[in-house]
Amino acid sequence: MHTQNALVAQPNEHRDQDHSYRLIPSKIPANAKMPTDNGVEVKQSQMPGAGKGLFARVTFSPGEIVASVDRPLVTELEIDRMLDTCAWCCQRGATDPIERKTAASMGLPHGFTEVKSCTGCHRVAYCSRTCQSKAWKREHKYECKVISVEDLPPLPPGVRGAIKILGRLKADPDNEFIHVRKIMSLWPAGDPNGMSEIYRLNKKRFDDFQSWDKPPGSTLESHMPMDWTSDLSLEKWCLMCTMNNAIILSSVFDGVPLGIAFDPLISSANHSCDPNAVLVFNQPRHEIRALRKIKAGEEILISYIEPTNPFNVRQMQLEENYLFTCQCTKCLKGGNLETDEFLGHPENLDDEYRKLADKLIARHESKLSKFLMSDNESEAQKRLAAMEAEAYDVLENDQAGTGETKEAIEMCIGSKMWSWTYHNSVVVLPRNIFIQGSSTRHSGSASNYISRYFLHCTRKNRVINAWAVSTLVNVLCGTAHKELYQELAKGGVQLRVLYFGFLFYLHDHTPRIFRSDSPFARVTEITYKQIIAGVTYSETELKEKVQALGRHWRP
Ligand SMILES: C[S@@+](CC[C@H](N)C(=O)[O-])C[C@H]1O[C@@H](n2cnc3c(N)ncnc32)[C@H](O)[C@@H]1O
Repeated sequence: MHTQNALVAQPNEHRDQDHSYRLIPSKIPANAKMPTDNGVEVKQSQMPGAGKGLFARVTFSPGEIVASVDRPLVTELEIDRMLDTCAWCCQRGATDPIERKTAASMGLPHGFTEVKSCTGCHRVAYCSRTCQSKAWKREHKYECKVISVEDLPPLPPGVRGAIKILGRLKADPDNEFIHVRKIMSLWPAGDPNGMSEIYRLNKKRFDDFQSWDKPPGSTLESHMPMDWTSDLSLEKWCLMCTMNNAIILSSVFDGVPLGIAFDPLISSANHSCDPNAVLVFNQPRHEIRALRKIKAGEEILISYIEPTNPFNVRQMQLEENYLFTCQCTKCLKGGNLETDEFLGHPENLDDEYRKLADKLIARHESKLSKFLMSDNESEAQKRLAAMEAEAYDVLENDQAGTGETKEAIEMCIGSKMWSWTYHNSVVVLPRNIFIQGSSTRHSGSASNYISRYFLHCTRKNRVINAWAVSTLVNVLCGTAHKELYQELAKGGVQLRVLYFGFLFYLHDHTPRIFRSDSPFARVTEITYKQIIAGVTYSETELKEKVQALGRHWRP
């Protein structure tokens, strides 16, 4: 047992110690053999303190596949997803009848998918026999008994991932052991002191680590596929990798968080808030695609988060979810007005919003520092930080009602501190209103929002966002939203034409980012064909209408 405690040091024990521990970055040994793919290699990153990174060995054009894996070393579902999502292909089957019906009416897979739980452990589920059998052969046989133990609470995805890797390595059917050992030299296991750092940055992650360390008498230990004491460093390494280096996965159709993936090659790609590549999740294939031209020798940088969020929100999300302070070129410039285009000048707040902001400073006192660039910010800057804290509070609150959401939008836009064109809180908040049922009071803002969003999507190569908004626009074209539809038409936004704009955009651009046989590309293509077959206008006529609508918005 004592060896386990070395891994899960109590937070207070290390508070005053020097945290020389870095969660990831390490110097690459000169003779190390890197995971390679034809066009990329793993090398030391030029980003300060970022450790190793993925580099192009050849030049890539926009849209080209830079690196891919058919399946990451581990893919693990969130605890909440274990019984409604296939553990192999990660396709969710909606369980809420209304969501199911709506999704089915849009041809989305979560409206049709049925998953059945494994009869051995009843802890994971599959959407088909094919998925189940592939999963069993590759990995589930190593974890089924371990996780089925009665009274054992569901284990966090990182811990389940580590159990699977260890099981596979012990049996080693694919001669993975030597390969993984080599990779291990590149992925430091971390120092136990680092647990206090994890505790500081993400309490939940710390608790998740603890679930590996079951109290004496727990049956978990006896079912572990590998002896704790004989190979502690391997266990530590597996756990650190799956907990701290995994990529967070969410559904491409609706953004629902699904789980995590860890893979030595894909997980070597560092983050940038100004990425040159994107990680595409094609259930379960993972591909890194170039977003712009990448020259041979350039570092391949993907974004782990939404890169158009404001500086401090990006920093906060990266610290909390990925436990590092971003050193990318965009963040190194800081959160000034140039890079945070959506902020107006803090001194220009008018009286009404200054009063409101002063109240919000008191309400968000404990969170304010997260939204400030430094400790000695001016009062004016504090007001903006408080307003930002309020907007993100409403955005992240599942219980927030329409009234609250509208007030937050009014504050953002009315104060002239945010613009409609960025994918930050302001853009997402109105979407929530539409989803909540909508009203016509904000139709002016709504038309502004949808049309600008369309331009934003089409200019910024945002296929997934375009898909999300197109499904929303489709819903708004239905009879339940007649009033809003008519109101928008008065303001010059014909939603149905706009919907065609999205469809054409998706039809043209999806194959550049997704493989044509991927679930996402299949759904967008089927939707396109069905809709086009059902209209009396020719494609050329429809495209002219879309263009005319577009001309109306252009500045
Ligand atoms: C998925 S791993 C990427 C590979 C990693 N650089 C390594 O050496 O193993 C993510 C980790 O890389 C580092 N990292 C990635 N992007 C970074 C950035 N923009 N700034 C600072 N550190 C970064 C952080 O330590 C982060 O936890």
